[in-house]
Amino acid sequence: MLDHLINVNSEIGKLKVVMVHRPGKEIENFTPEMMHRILFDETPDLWIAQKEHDYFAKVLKDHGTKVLYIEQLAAQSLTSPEIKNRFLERMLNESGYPKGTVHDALKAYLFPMASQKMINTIIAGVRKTDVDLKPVKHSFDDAEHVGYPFYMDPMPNLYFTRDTSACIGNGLSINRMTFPVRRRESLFNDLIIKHHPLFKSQHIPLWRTRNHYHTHIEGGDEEVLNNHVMAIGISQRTSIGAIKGIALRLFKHSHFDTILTVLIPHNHALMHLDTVFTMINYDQFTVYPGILKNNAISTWTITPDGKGGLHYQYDDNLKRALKRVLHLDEIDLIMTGNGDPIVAPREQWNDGTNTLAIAPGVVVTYDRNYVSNLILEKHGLNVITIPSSELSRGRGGPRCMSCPIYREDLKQQ
Ligand SMILES: NC(=O)NCCC[C@H](N)C(=O)O
Repeated sequence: MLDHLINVNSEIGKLKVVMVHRPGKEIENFTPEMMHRILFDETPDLWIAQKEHDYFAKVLKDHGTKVLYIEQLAAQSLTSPEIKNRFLERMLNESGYPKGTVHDALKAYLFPMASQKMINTIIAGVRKTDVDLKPVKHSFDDAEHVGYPFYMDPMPNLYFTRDTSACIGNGLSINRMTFPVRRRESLFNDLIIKHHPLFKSQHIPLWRTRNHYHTHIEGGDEEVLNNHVMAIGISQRTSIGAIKGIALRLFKHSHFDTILTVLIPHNHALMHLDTVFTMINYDQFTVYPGILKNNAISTWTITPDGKGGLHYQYDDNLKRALKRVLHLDEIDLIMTGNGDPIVAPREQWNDGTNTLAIAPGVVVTYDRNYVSNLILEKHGLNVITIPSSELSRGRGGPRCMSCPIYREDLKQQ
């Protein structure tokens, strides 16, 4: 049915195929002490989170979107014992066990499992008590980790499928994540793109791979505004070096010729551009007012300099910069929480700015952000709400929980 498997030339074109992850045991397989490191602020109720996520998936399906699950795609990609072996070796290596007795015990535990069980077990995390390995008393090698319950940490952030990769045009950026706790997640994206029967024969251009050790970018900062313009956040998770790298590749090998970069505060609550700014219609955006100081924010528009390098244009007015790059006379910036100094930060904290457009002017949002939702409706948006008491505890909203793979191209670009 589709000319390309991957086709994302906007943030708002009708969403036809999306990749998500249904939260599993990993979101309850941690202690409060681990929370800060694993980028959670609370311990969610798994059963309710799953019900909420199923509702989210149903909303998408009811609106004509094919919903793919990353955990299933990953298992389906293990099409031979060699591929399974290679994948497991990489996973063990990046979990801290390139070789040795723990490596061997984990391999003996995981490899014989059926593919789906192995993937689910890796995502959920492997506790020391799961594995048949007697600890060596007073072992020097283990001294550092005595008392720590896991051999392999859980991956509770995997349901934010937005971040580990980003589909841009007909290609993909596979991301090296900033914090160690999320780094192994993109091994699944790498596996799927190389070995899943649907993807492997497609010659999908990779705008960026995960083999970058000094620069990083995450999908929450990568927004495709139209078929030649992107917005990228300069954030806690996305560095200048990564933006330059992806800009050079896109300008050389794709139809993208403009990147509007936006400098946002580097902190946990505003970790990605899409926690403070999303596109929801041809000329409408959500914005968290806390990022604007006297209405100003630093932006640089990057374009090719005509000599194989990059040209930067600074502007401290977001609206003006958007109008210029999108060739629009007017832009409607809709303030989270209607700009109220108490409501806006509260609703932003629960991802009131993080909307997922499933068609121009049609957005999925969390129901708890009722002030922001009402203001979106007043601005003419069709707002579809989903329950969010537990999903929101991981600090991500509907955009974060979705990796669009195919959007219908817009008639007007
Ligand atoms: N795009 C997004 O903003 N994703 C949300 C990621 C939340 C997750 N707990 C993290 O800190 O990475």
